[in-house]
Amino acid sequence: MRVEGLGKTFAGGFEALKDINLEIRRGEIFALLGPNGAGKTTLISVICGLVNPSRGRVLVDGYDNVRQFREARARIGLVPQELTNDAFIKVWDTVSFSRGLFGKPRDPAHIEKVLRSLSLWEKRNNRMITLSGGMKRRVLIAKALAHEPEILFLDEPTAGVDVALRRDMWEVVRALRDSGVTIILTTHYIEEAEEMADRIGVIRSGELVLVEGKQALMQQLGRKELTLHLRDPLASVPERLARHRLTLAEEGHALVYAYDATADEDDGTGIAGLLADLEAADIAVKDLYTRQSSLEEIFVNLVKEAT
Ligand SMILES: Nc1ncnc2c1ncn2[C@@H]1O[C@H](COP(=O)(O)OP(=O)(O)OP(=O)(O)O)[C@@H](O)[C@H]1O
Repeated sequence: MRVEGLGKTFAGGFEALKDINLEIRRGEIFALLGPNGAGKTTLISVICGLVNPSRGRVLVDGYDNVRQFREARARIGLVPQELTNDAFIKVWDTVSFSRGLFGKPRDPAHIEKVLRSLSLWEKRNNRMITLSGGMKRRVLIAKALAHEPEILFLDEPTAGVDVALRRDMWEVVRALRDSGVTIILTTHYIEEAEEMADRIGVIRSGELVLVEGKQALMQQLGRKELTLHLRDPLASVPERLARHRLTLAEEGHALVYAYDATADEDDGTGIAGLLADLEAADIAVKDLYTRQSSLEEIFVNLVKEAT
């Protein structure tokens, strides 16, 4: 799917999307992150054909989503942010009806497969009102999958969902990806993006400020830090250790070493070199631990930088 030069100015002049360019690869999980009001839902709505773009275009599998909207929409499933279900309709009927909306012929075998994959089969004859919140959310996913889309949008799929159910949802989404569906999700939970996504896009005030592979992002921006707790406190960093980027912490009781886990250590400034130099300097280490920046820290820094 390609988004080219997409812009949206709402009536009243508010510019919610500014020149968005994005390519989503077949079969990936792409997470769109951004603070409240950044434009995530607007972007999804434009791609899905619910909001008209002011500028630019969207190609879904090569089909323009305005000029060839039937072809484009048939390839897309959308799980909206809000629970939108008719309380008295049965699960089976609501999911089957969705398929009909896309002009697809009845296919009970497909509906059964979808309901089973979401653990809703036992509930197929239940009215929506009798389901728990988590089950209702899964019905929304089933509805979005009823017409066999190739691309599934999940707008904050786990908002307000408890931890156990969130993990279940992640399993469901991964299984969908493994079955060949391309997934685009928006989330406020960095943990969710860190856990699920192959690539991450960060949107802020209508601009896509970054698109990057998750691993690459964490490697580029994720610094590692090694903290060494010393047996005897130091007054300053000894001369022999000057070539390592060390800072003294905890009133001389700890040395903190910031490093890039992926960097070349051939010049002896890596961890192995540091430990050898510590021994040579006769500095006894009581304990040590490492920590790596999480995606959350990276994200917070990014949003700050862009301010
Ligand atoms: N129909 C509309 N008319 C005018 N402004 C709108 C309309 N819909 C959305 N906006 C504005 O566009 C901006 C982006 O909204 P959007 O819902 O896309 O944000 P979001 O990133 O999805 O936020 P959240 O994380 O809170 O769901 C907001 O400032 C919002 O007020």
